[in-house]
Amino acid sequence: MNVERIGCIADDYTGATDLSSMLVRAGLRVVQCFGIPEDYDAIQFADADAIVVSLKSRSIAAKDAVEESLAALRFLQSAGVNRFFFKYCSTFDSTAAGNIGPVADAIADALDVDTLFFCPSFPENGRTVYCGHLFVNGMPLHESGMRNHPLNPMTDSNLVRILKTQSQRDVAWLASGQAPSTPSPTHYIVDAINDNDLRKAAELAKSHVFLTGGSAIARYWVEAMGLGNAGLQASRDDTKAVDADQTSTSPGRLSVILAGSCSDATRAQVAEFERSHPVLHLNVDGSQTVEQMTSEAIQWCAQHWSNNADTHTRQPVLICSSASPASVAAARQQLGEREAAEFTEAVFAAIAHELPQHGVTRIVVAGGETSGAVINALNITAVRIGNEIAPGVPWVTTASSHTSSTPLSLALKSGNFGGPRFFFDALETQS
Ligand SMILES: Nc1ncnc2c1ncn2[C@@H]1O[C@H](COP(=O)(O)OP(=O)(O)OP(=O)(O)O)[C@@H](O)[C@H]1O
Ligand SMILES: O=C(O)[C@@H](O)C(=O)CO
Repeated sequence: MNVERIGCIADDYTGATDLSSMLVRAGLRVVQCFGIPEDYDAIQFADADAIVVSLKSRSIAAKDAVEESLAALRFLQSAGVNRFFFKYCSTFDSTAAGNIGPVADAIADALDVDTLFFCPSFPENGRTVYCGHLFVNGMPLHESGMRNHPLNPMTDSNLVRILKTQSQRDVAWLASGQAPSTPSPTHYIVDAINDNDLRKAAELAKSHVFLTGGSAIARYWVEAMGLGNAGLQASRDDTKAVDADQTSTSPGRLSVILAGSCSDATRAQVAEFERSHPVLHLNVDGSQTVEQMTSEAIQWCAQHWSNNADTHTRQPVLICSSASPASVAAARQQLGEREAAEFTEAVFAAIAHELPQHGVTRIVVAGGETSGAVINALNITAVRIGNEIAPGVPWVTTASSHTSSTPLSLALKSGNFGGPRFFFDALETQS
């Protein structure tokens, strides 16, 4: 097959930047869009080897997730894509009704694909799959912090069992390096406990038109097709231009961190940052409206910056709603499950909307849903991928926005990614 372009559909925004950074690592030029691009001409797709469409479809109704994903597929087909990747979380985040199974079924049907691999494993970030069971840093998924997730708690580690409840197709387990043998159409949960297993899975899938998984397999799939560094660099002499395209420099810009993730990793990162920097904790307890909470947060930022007229040397601050499982449970009980999340996302959206007017040009966001709310509030429609801060978390810079022509840099961090000093690492990395 003549491979011209890889097209990816990601079910959340941080997952999409994670995927984009892995494709950049493989040597591809990547354009990442938020939502399905309406104005094709405004976004510089022409030189892209891969287009990543970021959806916010992980926790919505399965029917809507399928509809949006199929619309993204049609867009990618119209953009000349002939290999497709569906990116979901390396912890297989799902609601009771999906959405991994229904979306994968629908795309496989549309592309007339029988054999489909599911490969969430991301060993570099501690997520491995063995005998069809998912482990997070060696701990079964259902015993990890994911059991307390505010939107999609993961209470089963057996991915074959989970996918069977979501999909219309047969689901089987594939040991590392084993070729599929069951009659099609079948979905295979593919074991991978290290990067070598991922390479073997990618080799088996290199002729597949459609693959699903976390970001790590995507990189090896691209390489197995001969499109990675080895293939592309051999056939191009413009790789230096690719690198220059993908990064821009930006020391000393005013930065704000917004953390809506309640994951163990993010809470530890907030605690570490709070040892030396100002942190505002938002209380999701129904005592304030979105407008009141937003206005107080912006005033709090302004107070911290009021003594310093030079935006370049103003201190970065952090605003978070990150809370313990008990506090999150109390908020959900008090406001309603969806309502608590929607309220918190609305506050982060409103705060983010205000920040550029205060000279902020770098925003670090922790949490996929939170990132979705922030990107949408800023009307950002496409980004270019910059330097990687931690595995799966790059800086990205606006390539297209409905409202602003001033480039804004963002780091969209998946809840559980990054070490305890991630926020410092982000601030110290050129965006
Ligand atoms: N204190 C809180 N009480 C209730 N809900 C909260 C609270 N803080 C955040 N939330 C909500 O919890 C959800 C957290 O999801 P989000 O995707 O942002 O983080 P995450 O799941 O840890 O990250 P990722 O999806 O990247 O793994 C959001 O909808 C957010 O609004
Ligand atoms: O795969 C992952 O873990 C992340 O990219 C993600 O999707 C978290 O939301």
